[in-house]
Amino acid sequence: MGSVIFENVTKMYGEKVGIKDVSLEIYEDEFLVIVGPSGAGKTTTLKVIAGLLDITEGNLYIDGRNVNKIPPRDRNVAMTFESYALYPHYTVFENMANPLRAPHMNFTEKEIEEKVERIAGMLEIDHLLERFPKELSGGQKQRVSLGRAMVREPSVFLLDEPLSHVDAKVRHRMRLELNRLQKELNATTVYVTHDYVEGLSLADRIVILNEGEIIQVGTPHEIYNDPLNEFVATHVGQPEMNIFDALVSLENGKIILTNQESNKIKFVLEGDTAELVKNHGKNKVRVGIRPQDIKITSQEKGDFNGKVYVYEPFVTYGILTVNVRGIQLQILTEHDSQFNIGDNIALKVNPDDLYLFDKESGMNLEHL
Ligand SMILES: Nc1ncnc2c1ncn2[C@@H]1O[C@H](COP(=O)(O)OP(=O)(O)OP(=O)(O)O)[C@@H](O)[C@H]1O
Repeated sequence: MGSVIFENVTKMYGEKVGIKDVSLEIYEDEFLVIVGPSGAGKTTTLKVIAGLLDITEGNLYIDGRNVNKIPPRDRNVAMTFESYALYPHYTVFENMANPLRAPHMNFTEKEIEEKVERIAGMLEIDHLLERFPKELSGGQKQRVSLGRAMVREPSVFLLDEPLSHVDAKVRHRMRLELNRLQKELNATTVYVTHDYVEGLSLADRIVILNEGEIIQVGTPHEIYNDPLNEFVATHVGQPEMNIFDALVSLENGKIILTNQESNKIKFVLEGDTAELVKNHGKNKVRVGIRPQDIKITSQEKGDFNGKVYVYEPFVTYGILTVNVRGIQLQILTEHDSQFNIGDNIALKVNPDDLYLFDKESGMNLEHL
């Protein structure tokens, strides 16, 4: 249970677009993650499914039934909010038990107790059941809010930034739990986050949303390896993909890309990549390189040189920023690397690892 279909759904707030002409099928039992910048329409999408907002145009189906006019309580959908929405005068136990006490639920007191305790145990809030919301930290409140949605065992589970107030350690743990729980409860889950890493680790599929419109839908693998355009490419990946302008030319019958500002960065293209640029037929493209695809090498083997601008060592990896004349590139390094500001280093990139975008539209050349 729990398929959701958006058919050309638009939600306007007066003149302002919430979401625009969204068509999307969310499959039964799927873990779908919606990623996008602030104001993209993520919360609006969830509220539309929950029935908390009427849609302006289009149709919405849950389990094959048109729910345009069905009130929230009859949709078997549960939603948690970033702002928790807990009852301040109820204990944690009562907050979690509350949805199970709705008249149509018919649970005995013992069943309610068992359900609340089981979920509270999973979320590690079982020691807080007698406390009131004001006696909880932000992260604890968030877990209570999550628990309250879980106890109902809805067929669609809507989570709006559910881990935003939880510290890094608990966050990882809860991510694992959520993943396992979702499989256990067999509930379709729609999960909203700013944090694409969270998205990649949880999602069966990811939806990239911007300005109310769906930009791309795909598995984490598809979104990462085959981004539709520059927007998706730069929003998925940590550190962000390096992107710069390049000129296309022919040299001894080979297609060459050179960076505009400095002709230092130069790639000789072969095979499919060369074919792609040739068919595109323009003399300028945007070149994208993932930070892990730039290799530091010896002077003899390097394609071009860069000057160390700054090096950020993290415990398990490092991020090196280098200047290559006019442009700055970020490079992912081993955790035990050492660099000094101003060092001159040789860099190498396999041209097959390049992402190529149309300069005007930002579209990935593979999708033109
Ligand atoms: N009640 C409202 N009245 C008017 N405009 C609204 C209302 N709620 C949302 N909007 C607008 O609709 C658009 C989408 O908002 P939404 O809250 O869905 O975005 P979001 O992706 O969830 O953002 P965030 O990550 O900041 O929560 C934004 O431009 C927002 O300003």
